[in-house]
Amino acid sequence: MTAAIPSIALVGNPNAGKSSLFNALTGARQKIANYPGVTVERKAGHASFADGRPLSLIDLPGTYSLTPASLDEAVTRDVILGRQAGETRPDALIVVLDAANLDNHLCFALELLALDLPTVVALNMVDLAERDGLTLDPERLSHELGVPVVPTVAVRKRGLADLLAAVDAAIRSHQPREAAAGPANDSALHQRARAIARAAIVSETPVRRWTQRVDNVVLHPVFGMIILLALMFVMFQAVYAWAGPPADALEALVGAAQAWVVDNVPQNLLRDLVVEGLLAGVGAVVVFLPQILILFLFILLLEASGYMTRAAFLMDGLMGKVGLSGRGFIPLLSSFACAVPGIMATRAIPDEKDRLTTILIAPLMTCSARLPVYALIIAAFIPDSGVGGTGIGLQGLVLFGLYVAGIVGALVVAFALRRTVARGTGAGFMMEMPRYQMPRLRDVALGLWQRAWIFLRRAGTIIAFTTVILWLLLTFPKAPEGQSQVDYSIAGRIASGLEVAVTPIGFNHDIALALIPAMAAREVAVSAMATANAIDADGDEEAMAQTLGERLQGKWSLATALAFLAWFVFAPQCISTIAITRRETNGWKWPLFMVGYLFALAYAAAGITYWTAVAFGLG
Ligand SMILES: Nc1nc2c(ncn2[C@@H]2O[C@H](COP(=O)(O)OP(=O)(O)OP(=O)(O)O)[C@@H](O)[C@H]2O)c(=O)[nH]1
Ligand SMILES: [Mg+2]
Repeated sequence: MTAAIPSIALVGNPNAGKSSLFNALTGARQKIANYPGVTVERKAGHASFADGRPLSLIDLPGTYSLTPASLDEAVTRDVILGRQAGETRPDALIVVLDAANLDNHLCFALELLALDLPTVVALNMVDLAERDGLTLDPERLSHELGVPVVPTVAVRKRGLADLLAAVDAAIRSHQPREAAAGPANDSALHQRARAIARAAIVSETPVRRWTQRVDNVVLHPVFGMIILLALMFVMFQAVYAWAGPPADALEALVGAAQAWVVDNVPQNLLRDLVVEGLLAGVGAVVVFLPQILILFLFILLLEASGYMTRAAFLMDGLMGKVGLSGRGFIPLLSSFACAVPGIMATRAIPDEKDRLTTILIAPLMTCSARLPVYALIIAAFIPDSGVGGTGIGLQGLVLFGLYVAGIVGALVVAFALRRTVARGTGAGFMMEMPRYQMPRLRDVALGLWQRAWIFLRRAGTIIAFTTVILWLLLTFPKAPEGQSQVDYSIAGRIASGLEVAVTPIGFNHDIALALIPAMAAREVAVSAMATANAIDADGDEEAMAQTLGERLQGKWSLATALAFLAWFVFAPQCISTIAITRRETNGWKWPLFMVGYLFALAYAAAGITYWTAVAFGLG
């Protein structure tokens, strides 16, 4: 023994439960600092053996092997080997293994055992293994590894006394071996690990074996990613492939209602308000209900089947690379419905800067309010055809691209923020993988119903309200005979002012008019254009018979349409998001920063898209 107080290091793969064990063993007796010269957390604490003798514990970052791939891992290795400045070589190791992941975790454990320090294995998370139908034999494992194995449940403080007793005994009885006999190479190591893991299994239910096999593919860094992308891809294809008939039916319904009012109510201001503002404007948004429901049907099914947590696990690595923590996944995922609850959910992120970064990028996740805008423009400007005769719908592909653009944008921004205003690094976190199961029809139906209700309530409140205000601003003052009512109106004149600023990125008067009211809610961009078009078409039979998409098609270039889509990927067109950011960050600084950077990105993205498209002759 090198010190009066033995020092013991907790080592193992990421998420094995080292920190949980460390916390359970040391309680409040811990100190967190950085290793000298590096920004890797050094967590040290005190505990005592059963007879009261003290020991000191070090919690190390998770590592996959002794060949370091990152700074965290380099520090872990240096500490274990006694090369880390300011740290003496530990007197013993507690190798923490996730019982449910034995074959993976045993690889590193075998490497550690070859170091020939006094070692005890904590077979952690046995509760989860049992829940999933896996029973292990610690004795057998101990026999195979040649060191004591103690089953533990760190979060329930189970097995801690046995663990410390085993450590004590291991330090006392340790006899250095002649030569460490570790497996010769990587593949031999894996094989040996797998063989030991198999030997240690007492029983495994078929469900667990099956789950394990599926997970081996679904959680694979390459195949898993391909599957995730493929699922997303299919989802967006379906949005277009399936929404057609119901969307057409809804559109016809809105059209019929308009015609009925026009035929049966004498012309007056109120009738115009109803026809142009409510039916044309709000109706133009409501027709996208089928698309929204198809999207959420997929999300609900993926969630209920147990796949979503796997997707989170896959993304966790990527998020860590840009400095986000895995805890940000759920807030960001819910931001696909709406950034407001997403931003509120960031409260679960303990690190302030980490949380701030997650808040600042949440609006880049494509919320469902963008869908009507995307869907309108895509339906009008992207041909409804297969890509190169493959049967892959081009429209769905573009929609997929817009979602991906938001995600990639968010990752890039997070990367930049974590190196500047919100400096810090990411940290993985561990999620318990739920069982795979058949989604229950009732739950999915209920989820869809809730989504539909949220959407329709928005249409009936904020969207209707904003559209009515806009209708007023578009209707007054009355234009003299022969002049365009839209151009002459208050809203039209404000739009003309704004148009100057957005012409360089290819935007026209229609878009300029929609941008300001769309701050209330993104869908208003659609209702605003529909209302303006209805007012514009007033009396013109042919124009009135056209859908909004057809009208836009006749007026906009493809370059403008694409620029408008690019704008909506980034633009913070949502007052609620800005307000919630103010509330959650206690001040105006960060919401203003967010609005500033997002508008700047939106402007740049729209401009680049427009001029690139023009260069390709699409202007
Ligand atoms: N059910 C159960 N959960 C556990 C157990 N031990 C740890 N956990 C959970 O597993 C997750 C990861 O635990 P940590 O202690 O952070 O793992 P770690 O090994 O320190 O991870 P890194 O520091 O990232 O390498 C946490 O959410 C814990 O609550 C256990 O025995 N049973
Ligand atoms: Mg830890």
